[in-house]
Amino acid sequence: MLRWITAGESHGPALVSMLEGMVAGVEVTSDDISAQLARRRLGYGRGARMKFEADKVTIIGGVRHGRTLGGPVAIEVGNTEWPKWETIMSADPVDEAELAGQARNAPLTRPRPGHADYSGMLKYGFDDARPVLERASARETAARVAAGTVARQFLRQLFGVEVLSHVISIGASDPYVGPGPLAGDLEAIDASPVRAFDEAAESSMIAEIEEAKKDGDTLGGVVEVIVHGLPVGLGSFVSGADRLDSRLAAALMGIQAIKGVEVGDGFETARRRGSAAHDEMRPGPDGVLRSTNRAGGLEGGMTNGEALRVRAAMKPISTVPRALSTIDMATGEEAVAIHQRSDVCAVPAAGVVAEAMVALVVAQAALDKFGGDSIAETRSNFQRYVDGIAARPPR
Ligand SMILES: Cc1cc2nc3c(=O)[nH]c(=O)nc-3n(C[C@H](O)[C@H](O)[C@H](O)COP(=O)(O)O)c2cc1C
Ligand SMILES: C=C(O[C@@H]1CC(C(=O)O)=C[C@@H](OP(=O)(O)O)[C@H]1O)C(=O)O
Repeated sequence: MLRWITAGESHGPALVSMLEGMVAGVEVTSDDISAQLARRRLGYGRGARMKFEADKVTIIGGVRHGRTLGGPVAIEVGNTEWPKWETIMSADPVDEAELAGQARNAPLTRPRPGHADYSGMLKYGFDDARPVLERASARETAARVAAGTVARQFLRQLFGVEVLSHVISIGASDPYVGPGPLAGDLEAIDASPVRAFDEAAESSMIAEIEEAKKDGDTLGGVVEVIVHGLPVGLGSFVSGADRLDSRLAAALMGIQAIKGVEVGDGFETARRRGSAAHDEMRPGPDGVLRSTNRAGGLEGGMTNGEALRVRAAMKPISTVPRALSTIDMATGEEAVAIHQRSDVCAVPAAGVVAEAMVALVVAQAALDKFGGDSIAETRSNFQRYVDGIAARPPR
């Protein structure tokens, strides 16, 4: 089974991701990974760190001459901030006197409501939020995007599909309504400072960010991930853990700050009658035709041949410049929460991270279904399945 794991801290020397179970022969290069990482850094409303830090990619194992070898793929994403943190984040013991001289190392004892600080300090027995926030930080999503690039290359080369996303809304902006983007629209979406598909939605989002920034506040929002062209039958109804919708929900909820996931029309579907909630079918020249896709391409935990469409809701950034009330964990007194620097809004970046998670989960489901040790073998298994389906009605 395709599995992934990441390691590393926000201000450590590097993040590392490991992807195990990927077939041999998938074309992927450091430049492909860097290009995806660059997309994750885009977005109006991100903090200062995005401007001066670069993502330095090194493929450590599992790839040779631009193709996967079938073994675990290990990717390092260097933190170029590291020189400033070398002592504070040193893995090996450091001289206490040297540490005491570092202003940055002052213990963080005022947990930010909404971040991992408070529960993490109690759970892991720290007097300082530093060791918690270092790993809780969404810097880690760079490693996910790196692993996700291999999955997305695999899906491109197996099915010819593109995993794309766009931002539906930021804060209380007017949400995008209309037909979802196609694969060819991804470049235009990336060119939008908020990764919006529509100019009206874009200006409403930018206005929201401007207002929040002025007020010393932060924002969340909603992103949508779409994959056109997937075959019928990825995932399964046979058990909860095999359902593709449950795997997608878990993967998306696993992204920092994601608090809700919708499949297709999601919560809106719950308000409709059955006659207006489902996607009726009729025979067409190339198989089944449907005029709606309210289900988001998933029925019974399986892809149904329509576009896969999932949404994720991100809560506002919890490092709020305008002071939030908290408790000083060193004294038990009332205090204001830690704030040094932060993103005002990271929803556009969260969309790119959501694409990576969807790519990983869909690649996992594709490998569960079609197996193989090389992409050529997976492709021929897939082709046999497609031929079998094509022989069935409606024809
Ligand atoms: C791409 C991205 C960037 C983020 N940037 C920040 C940030 O600059 N400051 C912050 O406090 N939280 C940021 N977050 C959110 C925190 O990582 C998140 O709120 C924290 O882990 C607690 O969220 P949880 O309750 O979902 O775990 C970001 C999240 C994402 C996905
Ligand atoms: C570094 C990234 O995101 C970081 C995510 C993050 C958080 O708390 O999640 C807090 C900020 O880090 P810092 O507190 O060091 O400024 C963001 O910049 C990144 O996405 O590459």
